[in-house]
Amino acid sequence: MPQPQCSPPRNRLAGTAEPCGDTLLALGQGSRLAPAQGPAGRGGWRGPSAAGAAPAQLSLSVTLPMTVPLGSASPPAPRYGAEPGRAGTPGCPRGGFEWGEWGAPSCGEPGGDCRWGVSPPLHAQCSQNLRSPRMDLCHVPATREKGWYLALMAPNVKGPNYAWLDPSRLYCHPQGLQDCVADLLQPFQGDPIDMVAGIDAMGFILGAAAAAVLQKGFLAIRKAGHLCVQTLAQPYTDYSGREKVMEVRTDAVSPGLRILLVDQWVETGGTMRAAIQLVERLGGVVAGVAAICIEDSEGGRWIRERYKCAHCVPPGLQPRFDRHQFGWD
Ligand SMILES: O=P(O)(O)OC[C@H]1O[C@H](OP(=O)(O)OP(=O)(O)O)[C@H](O)[C@@H]1O
Ligand SMILES: Nc1ncnc2[nH]cnc12
Repeated sequence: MPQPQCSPPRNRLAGTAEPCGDTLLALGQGSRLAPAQGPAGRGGWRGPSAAGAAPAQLSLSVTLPMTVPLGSASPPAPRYGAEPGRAGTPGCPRGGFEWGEWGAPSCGEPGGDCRWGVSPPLHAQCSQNLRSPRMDLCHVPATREKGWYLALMAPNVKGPNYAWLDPSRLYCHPQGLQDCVADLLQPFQGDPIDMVAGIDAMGFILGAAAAAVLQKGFLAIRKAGHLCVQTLAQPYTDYSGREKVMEVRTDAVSPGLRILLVDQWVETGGTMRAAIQLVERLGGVVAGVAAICIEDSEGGRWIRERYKCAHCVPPGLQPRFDRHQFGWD
């Protein structure tokens, strides 16, 4: 039987500095771009300025993969539980990580000849690659160090009413998604976890995937107004500066139940903190907090200091994410 082909192998804009806009398909009444001035609390956006000023109308959008890679890469053995640690990339002069595809920090340590701690020629290559922070959705690097798939994420091209980055493109990559979930679970190997909870909306993807790996149930922590059953509500403020409310059903968490909380990203920490409060108000125990990135914000530190945490960001790259830099300078 013929294998599905993975072609064309590259995003047509790969190698350019041009933001190509991941959300290419919009269904509904059209999506006008957001006002250039976001509400208080924003300010992380570093993309091109948004055109248009009308509020967005209701619409659906998808991240449009450039190719359909299913079956195109032979999947290596799952890493969860299989690797005691991560070796540095062979040949890396400092024995650390080399992320050639993206130009992320080569050795994962500060200092050196450039801010990435790599040699000038490598730095030039890094800078070039950072301008096109996309890997195609078929490519699987030979060495899959922690966070290699972060290069698949896509920067905001729509303006300050959106998060500064959209990690969800990495979920389109079969190996990227699998390795991301494995990295999120790695610190919790051997820990007692009774249930995984994911935060609305993108936290559902990673949370449900993690629950499937752990063979545990999945609890949806939802933005208010959707659950038609008895709920507990928790107000919070997130990176947008807006006041919001999170809800959880009251019939799933029994006292002492150990819950791993999963979300896509922690920026100010407001969202995750609300989820923590919900779990604890129900008598549950937060067994851990997992997100692709936990930014070094006041709220992020609050979480890190109190709960066991997992994330996918190598140390050398964390400061860049804290500054909301993703291939723009
Ligand atoms: O740390 P904070 O400042 O609270 O921000 C983090 C939250 O913001 C994002 O979700 P968002 O509400 O944008 O929506 P989505 O998950 O539906 O994309 C992200 O996935 C977290 O849930
Ligand atoms: N999806 C996301 N990516 C990056 N930063 C965020 N802050 C809040 N949500 C985010």
